[in-house]
Amino acid sequence: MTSHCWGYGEDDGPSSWHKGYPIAQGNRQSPINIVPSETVHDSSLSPLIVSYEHCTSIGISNNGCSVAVEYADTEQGPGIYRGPLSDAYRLKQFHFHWGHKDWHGSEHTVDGKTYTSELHLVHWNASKYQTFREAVAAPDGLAVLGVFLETGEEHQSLHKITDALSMVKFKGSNADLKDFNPKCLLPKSLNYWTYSGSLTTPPLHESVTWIVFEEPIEVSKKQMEKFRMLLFSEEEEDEKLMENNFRPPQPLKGRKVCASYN
Ligand SMILES: CCCCCCc1ccc(S(N)(=O)=O)cc1
Ligand SMILES: [Zn+2]
Repeated sequence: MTSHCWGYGEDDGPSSWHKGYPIAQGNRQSPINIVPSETVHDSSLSPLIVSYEHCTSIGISNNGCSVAVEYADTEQGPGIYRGPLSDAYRLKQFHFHWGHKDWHGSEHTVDGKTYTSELHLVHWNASKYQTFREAVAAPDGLAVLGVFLETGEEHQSLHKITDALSMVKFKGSNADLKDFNPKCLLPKSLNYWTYSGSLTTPPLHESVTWIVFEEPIEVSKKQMEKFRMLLFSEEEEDEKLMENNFRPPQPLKGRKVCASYN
């Protein structure tokens, strides 16, 4: 997610991305507004299996559009399978999108409701492709888990991430973050909605099987405030607060959204 000439501001934001990335107006763009009453319950959808035991997190970095925790691409790497997936997908990184106030910041919405933030756990199809870069442009290349964050009680495990944010304040900065198992960031219930979509930032490749959990996790206002002290800008540049780094919902274009539960 290196930001070349796109961003979230007035003139380089989501409404202008189509100029550099025409696929922005494609037929399977993300995020979308999820309307539960219009989802199809697909009884063939098995529960998603999440196995993050062997988690070698490499570090945490500010890439100028979000803050991401990267994972090593090792063979026995952590991953997900079953659910809507026909192959095993390996965890590459996770990152967040958030607003400048608690009432908005998520990318997907549910019946028009926005959440304070949205966590994306990005996986690539290691059964079919050799590398993440090869998978990122393939129609079945990626699977991203979406977790809504809403403000409430402090999250007991998120502090390992928020405590590290002060070390990655500037674009291009990174810090160590060892053995972080992101399973602790998933909600209790793994009920999910799933649909075919895209990356929500340029290059907007239509390569993502989205799996969005219905149940949000709770984080405190103080924990959210730590995300809002991050910067889009580099150390020597004028300070630009990293906030509102979310793309609004895109046209469904006739796609079906399946629910894993009744
Ligand atoms: C050619 C390299 C492309 C790297 C694309 C990295 C990326 C991963 C996930 C998401 S998101 N927000 O849909 O989860 C956006 C971008
Ligand atoms: Zn994302």
